[in-house]
Amino acid sequence: MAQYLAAKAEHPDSLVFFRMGDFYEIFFDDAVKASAAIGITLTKRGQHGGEPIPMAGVPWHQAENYLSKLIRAGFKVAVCEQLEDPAEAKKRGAKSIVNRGVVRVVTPGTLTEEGLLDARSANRLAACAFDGESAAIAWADVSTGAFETRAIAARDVEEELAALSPAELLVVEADTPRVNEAARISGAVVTQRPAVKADAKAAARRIKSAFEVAALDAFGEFSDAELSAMGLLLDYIELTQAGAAPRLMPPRRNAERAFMAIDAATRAGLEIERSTRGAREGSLLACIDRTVTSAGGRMLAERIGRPLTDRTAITARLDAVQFFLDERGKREGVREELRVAGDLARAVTRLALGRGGPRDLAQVRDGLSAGDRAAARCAGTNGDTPGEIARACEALSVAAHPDCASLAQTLARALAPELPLLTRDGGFIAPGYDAVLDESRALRDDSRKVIAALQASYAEETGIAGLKLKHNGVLGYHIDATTKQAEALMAPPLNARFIHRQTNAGSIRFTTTELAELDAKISRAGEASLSRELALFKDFAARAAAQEKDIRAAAEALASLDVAAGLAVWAEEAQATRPEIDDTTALLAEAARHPVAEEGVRRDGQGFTPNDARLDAEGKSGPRLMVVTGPNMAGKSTYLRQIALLAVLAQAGSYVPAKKLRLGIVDRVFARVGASDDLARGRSTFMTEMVETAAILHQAGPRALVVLDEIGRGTATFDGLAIAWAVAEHLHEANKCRAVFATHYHELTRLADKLEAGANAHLRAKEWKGDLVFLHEVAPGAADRSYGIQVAKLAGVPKSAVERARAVLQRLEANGGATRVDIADELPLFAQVMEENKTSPLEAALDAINPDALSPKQALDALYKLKSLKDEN
Ligand SMILES: Nc1ncnc2c1ncn2[C@@H]1O[C@H](COP(=O)(O)OP(=O)(O)OP(=O)(O)O)[C@@H](O)[C@H]1O
Repeated sequence: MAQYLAAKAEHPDSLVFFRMGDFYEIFFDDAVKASAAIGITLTKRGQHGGEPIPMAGVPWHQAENYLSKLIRAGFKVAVCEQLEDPAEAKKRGAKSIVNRGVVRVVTPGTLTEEGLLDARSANRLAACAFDGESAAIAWADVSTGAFETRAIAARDVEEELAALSPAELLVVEADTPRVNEAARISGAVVTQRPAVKADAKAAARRIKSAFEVAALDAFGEFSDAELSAMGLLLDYIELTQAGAAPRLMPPRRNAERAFMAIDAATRAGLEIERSTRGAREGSLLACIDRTVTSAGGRMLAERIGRPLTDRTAITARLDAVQFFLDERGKREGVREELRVAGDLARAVTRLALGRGGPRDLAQVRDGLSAGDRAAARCAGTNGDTPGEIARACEALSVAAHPDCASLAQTLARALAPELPLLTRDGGFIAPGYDAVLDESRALRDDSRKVIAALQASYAEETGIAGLKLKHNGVLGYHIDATTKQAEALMAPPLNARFIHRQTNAGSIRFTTTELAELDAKISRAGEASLSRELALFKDFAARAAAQEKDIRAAAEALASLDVAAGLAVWAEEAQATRPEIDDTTALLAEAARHPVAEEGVRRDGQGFTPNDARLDAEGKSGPRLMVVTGPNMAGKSTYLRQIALLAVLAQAGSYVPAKKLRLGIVDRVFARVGASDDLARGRSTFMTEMVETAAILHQAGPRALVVLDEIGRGTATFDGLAIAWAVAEHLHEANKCRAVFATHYHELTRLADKLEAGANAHLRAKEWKGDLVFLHEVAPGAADRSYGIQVAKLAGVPKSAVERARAVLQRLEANGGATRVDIADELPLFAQVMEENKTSPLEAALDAINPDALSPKQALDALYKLKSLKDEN
């Protein structure tokens, strides 16, 4: 208990998993919490301070499963291991206790195990530090070694965290209120750290020692906030990994303006990485993802989530996609190799941390060799190979990395075809690789043959034909006799040779001197081969760790080939085209589509109508502000989202679903599409909308792209119209950015006509036989009317209410909407409308008849019924 309490005192915020033999035991409050959270049985054991100690336990070999549940339930777990063999402890005295210590704290942001991670998402640990109005965010993915930092303005922290969606966020106690909201939105667990851990000077020393450099200049010039954030991060990783910290890649420093800014509401509204329902399915990412490796999936998510703003970098990505579109054979070849490549980056991390298993070695072998073959498949192009492909091939070609090559070759010879999950099970080294191992295995196997022969000879000797030799963990090899057979063995003369060991219900076990000796020999040989295998494993893991840098570079190269090839596959399927990126402020799209909505519409067996869009902040090649009107359900929201998604896709380095797109770089995209109550924050829909509108009007510069759907709808009509009017004017006159504004206020169409760079567009619909037909087609000019009532009718609003609405509308229109109070008096009573519109039984019966579906007999019956109803009237 003293040992346990010491471990708990060191890690008061974590549940302590206390290793005792084959179990991890959890005590006191921890046990109560864990049992409530994941349903493990709560028991009691011994006493502490006169009270029974609550306890729960999990078998160690199933620990990963329980860990994953606890982490998901928001806990951190400190794993306290036995640090020596119990036999070692005994040497210090019969009563001495095995040494134990916390070897690791498992937290949401520091996971490395395959079973705890989502293969297709990054698992980021972020740290945030503030320095007045400036801030910095550093993040690492411990599972892959990625490490980045970025200096930003304090007010952009929420946006940056939304882009990163870290699993865990570190912050000093005093700054917690500044990030709580952002953490809630991005779903990160906040971990408070003491302020000393964020000291910039100490942080600089820590970074230098972690990367073994004398000065930080090589990595860039860091602000104090950046140093603090990186310091918090490195310190925490060291703490949680109990000294066995993984080697991260040197910090990659991202310039403030490297990425297109996309705030959390825009991400949600555009459904970039997750659909409104919160799942990956139904998002833009899921729609275009054709990657075949987990690392490729992670890189694509990263690119789509953080589109670039640098034209050269975007062009480089597009060149790579184009390469795989032009070179279809190479693309399919590369993808074939990638399919067997495994997850190199995560495997090498586990190996370097001493948490790897035989299958991680296999992933290194497969990744390196698949990479080499993939690089070979790219070779021999007629034209120039794009830079991104060439660099990837260089990182993958084993000829350029002899140490990796020899590691891969060695592993190819050394590993057995079928691999166990854990090293301790042995049997992962192939026969013929190591002479020493082969020898002890032969000894073990030969002895097993002798045992098989013994069974036959004992059967003959005793005259008991069915006598069996068996093996178990406690007795080793033994003779397993039935009660009847045992009688013979225990009677003279056989009892002189057969020694009784154990009696169970239905079976009695014996041994002989000869058998015991053989058993000991086999078990010695087994131990010898296992320890030889473990030594070989350690050696391989060390070799992999020594090549960590090259292996990580290869992993990244594999992922980038996968992303480029995957995007090419999608571009072909979706008939996407290469966007032209330039330095103008235009967005000129021809026949563009919304990739996700199109999929949905197609599934329903319909066609998706492509639409053009022309915008230009300078008002030269298109309007700066476009006001879009049209009936509900006509496709306004889809059109707005589609325009924003074109920019996201293009700047992420992907082709776009359009016949043509010319895009001047967008530095920020704002989308307010689809209502979102923010009840958790205690704000009403309208308040949320206004807060967000305020942010847009403050932040949108000339390179921004703003799409707003029905701003101002959540309040009184005239207030709403007034706000919408003012916002539209502000965007046009003050922000001067590309903007699309969908509205039901027809008054705004007049504003658009008046503004110097404003224009109207509408979604076409037409009435056909009294019903409304949506054409989903965008045409210039304002919609002639709103058709709200027709849509209500389509939606099945009762006929009486629809008729009433028509009447109210007529009066309103006649009065110019000004004397709304009076019309309440002028209109006939609703009861009267109900009466007028009541359907007679005869009409109802008529409505129910579908002539095409009637047999002659049914038709005749129907006629009689109608006649009788008429007579009743
Ligand atoms: N270009 C298109 N081609 C085919 N179907 C489309 C197109 N655009 C939208 N749709 C379909 O029309 C439906 C309505 O679209 P959307 O939600 O964009 O309408 P809306 O005008 O914004 O409606 P509201 O004003 O009620 O919000 C959706 O189900 C969508 O799939």
